[in-house]
Amino acid sequence: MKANRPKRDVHPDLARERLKCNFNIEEVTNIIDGGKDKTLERKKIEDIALNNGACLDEIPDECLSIKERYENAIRKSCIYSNIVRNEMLEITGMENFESPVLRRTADAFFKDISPFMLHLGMFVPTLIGQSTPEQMAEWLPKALDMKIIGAYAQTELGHGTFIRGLETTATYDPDKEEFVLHSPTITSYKWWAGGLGKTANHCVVMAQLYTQGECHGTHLFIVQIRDLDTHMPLPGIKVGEIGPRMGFSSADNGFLGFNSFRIPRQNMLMKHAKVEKDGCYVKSAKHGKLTYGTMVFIRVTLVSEMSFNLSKAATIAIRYSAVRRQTELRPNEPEPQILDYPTQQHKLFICIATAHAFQLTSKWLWDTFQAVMADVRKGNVDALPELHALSSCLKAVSTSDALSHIEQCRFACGGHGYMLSSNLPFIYSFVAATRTYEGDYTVLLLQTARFLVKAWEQAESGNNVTPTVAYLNRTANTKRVVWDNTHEGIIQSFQAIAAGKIGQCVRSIRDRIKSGMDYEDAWLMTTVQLVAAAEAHCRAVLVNTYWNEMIRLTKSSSANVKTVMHQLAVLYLMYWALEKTGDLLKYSSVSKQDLDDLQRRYEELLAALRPNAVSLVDAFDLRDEILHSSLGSYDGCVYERLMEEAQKSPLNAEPVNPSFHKYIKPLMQGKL
Ligand SMILES: CCCCC/C=C/C(=O)SCCNC(=O)CCNC(=O)[C@H](O)C(C)(C)COP(=O)(O)OP(=O)(O)OC[C@H]1O[C@@H](n2cnc3c(N)ncnc32)[C@H](O)[C@@H]1OP(=O)(O)O
Ligand SMILES: Cc1cc2nc3c(=O)[nH]c(=O)nc-3n(C[C@H](O)[C@H](O)[C@H](O)COP(=O)(O)OP(=O)(O)OC[C@H]3O[C@@H](n4cnc5c(N)ncnc54)[C@H](O)[C@@H]3O)c2cc1C
Repeated sequence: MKANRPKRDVHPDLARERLKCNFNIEEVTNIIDGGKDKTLERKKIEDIALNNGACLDEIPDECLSIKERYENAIRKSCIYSNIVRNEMLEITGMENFESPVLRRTADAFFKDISPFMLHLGMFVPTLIGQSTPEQMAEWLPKALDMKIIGAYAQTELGHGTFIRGLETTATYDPDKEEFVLHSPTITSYKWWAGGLGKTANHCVVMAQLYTQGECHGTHLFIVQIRDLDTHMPLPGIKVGEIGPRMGFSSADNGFLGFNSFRIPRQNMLMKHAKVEKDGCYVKSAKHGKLTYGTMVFIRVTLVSEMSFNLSKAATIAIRYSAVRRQTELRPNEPEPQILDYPTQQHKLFICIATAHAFQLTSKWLWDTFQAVMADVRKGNVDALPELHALSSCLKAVSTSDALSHIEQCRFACGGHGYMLSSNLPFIYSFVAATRTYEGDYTVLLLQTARFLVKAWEQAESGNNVTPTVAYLNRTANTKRVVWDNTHEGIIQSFQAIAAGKIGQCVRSIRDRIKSGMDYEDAWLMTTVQLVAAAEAHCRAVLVNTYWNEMIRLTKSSSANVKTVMHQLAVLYLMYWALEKTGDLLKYSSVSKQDLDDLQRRYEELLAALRPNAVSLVDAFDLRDEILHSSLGSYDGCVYERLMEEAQKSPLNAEPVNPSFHKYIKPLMQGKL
């Protein structure tokens, strides 16, 4: 269904805002996209998606029943997959099936989540990362061609974080050369996998491998769960949807149980370890955690996903703030645009800067990931611990920061931000899930902390450490860094804070051990500090990477683009310095006067960015079809769109609801 929307003139306030712009918007868009050619490619792909049936639903998704919503999502997923398969992959290249551009176009089809998201998002990457060449040849073409549809079933009712505690078993039977999958307890039921409930006919299952009477820990298996023709669950499979949740409403997250269900031996994904026909277990992996590879991959991609979501929320809130007027400043003066309030600028400009910070950092992280994976393919796993530490903390902090900034965007839109038609609640509930899935915030920061404590000990004893913690070699034995209010000074202060906190953790652990605790208890008692230290390390990485990448990418930019990109990066540094004044006072020589100066400069920077605010979000180049927002459309016709969306409420389909005659009238008449 294609809804015809009237074309409207741009709201005069937004038109005026665009006239104030003093930089070349397209240049900034190119930087965000990763180059002019990438922008052209993105636009081409978006045109294909939007011209081929991406549509606004006549009835908003949220007004449908759970069943209708799922069915509508499947309908659109099939149209979308067909376009991806037949047209988009020709442009990106088959190997780039996970391109963020494809992810971006999906938003034109789905306000919520496609039930196919986990197929391309996790099932296919797991096949690529965990299969032998023979297995890849068998499964991958079918998966890419949608001949089979998969999910990633790792988490169970009883365990998500602690993977080694998973209970599903895969026991090898050498007589039949098969694995027997079994769910021994209710807590061993797979739970949460996206697309598993009703859509997938296959899934990757993580299970404890038993062969020759011995358990070899968790391994991955590819399992057909439904008949390809009738779609009925196969005998021995119990599968269903887990029920309504905060977001992901059309993603049919599922449960799955096995009753002695048999799969061929070849269905164990055997890139890193295998079971021979006779049941002999052979491990080829040089690192014990290579089976966790899909999770590392997704954590890496989530940083750019957070940039995308934040850019959507910022676009909505800033365009709305330019047309919304509220409260006379002085009697008989026109009410100002709410974007003129410095408090509003404080809530919103950091969202633009953070979207840039995450986007630029995500490209750097992606390159790091590719380089480490190339080494791993050659048998060198030395850089894996650093990649794990880096991807863990960046996933944790980017999802957490994006979530709180998106909430600020909603606050910035007052009551209208609470409307589903603003799209802010959808963006928020989607990002809320990212803080938990692929590794909970606290748990991942504690993984980074393990790495940091080891790095600290190395630096303390004078050994060189790996690049992302190289600052420890400079700062591990320094007490307080000298405050300097330049960008270099602020970056060094963040490194000093991180080093100071890691050092404090090490001392706390040692003190606790000295007082009689064993290492595990000393670590446990220190975990509140360890999480804070890992967060501080991540902030040091973020400010440093954002700054360096911004300088590198604007080398050949025009003067005004350089200025505005520079202003955003400085804003990011100052915002976080002011958020962390307690830490600065503890770990640098900053004075009260320095902090007052920093606050004043921050406020001046908000004012300097104000004229370019709307154009900076225009530079994200998010088409209305992707934004899905009554508050954020390019024309700024907010009130007309809110009213238009309200008319679509099923409650407005009839002037009097039958419940009036059934309940209210009898109540009014005392007849109930
Ligand atoms: C399109 C996207 C949609 C996504 C929808 C959502 C999908 C999902 O959520 S799928 C399920 C994702 N689940 C998780 O992310 C679970 C989180 N838990 C874990 O990742 C792990 O269990 C753990 C890291 C928290 C702990 O694992 P465990 O096996 O217990 O390991 P240890 O704590 O004993 O650590 C041993 C050693 O290994 C290092 N390590 C752990 N993971 C990795 C890794 N991926 N790569 C490299 N190294 C890893 C760990 O740091 C330890 O090192 P040492 O300190 O040197 O001993
Ligand atoms: C929308 C959504 C989609 C998902 N999709 C999938 C999917 O497709 N496939 C799949 O397999 N899984 C999926 N998951 C599951 C997800 O990966 C897990 O929920 C996540 O890893 C967290 O694990 P948990 O639920 O066991 O939380 P828990 O580990 O039980 O966490 C509960 C609390 O305990 C704390 N905690 C736990 N362990 C520790 C520790 N060692 N130290 C300190 N604190 C700790 C946590 O910080 C948290 O505050 C999805 C989840 C959601 C919400």
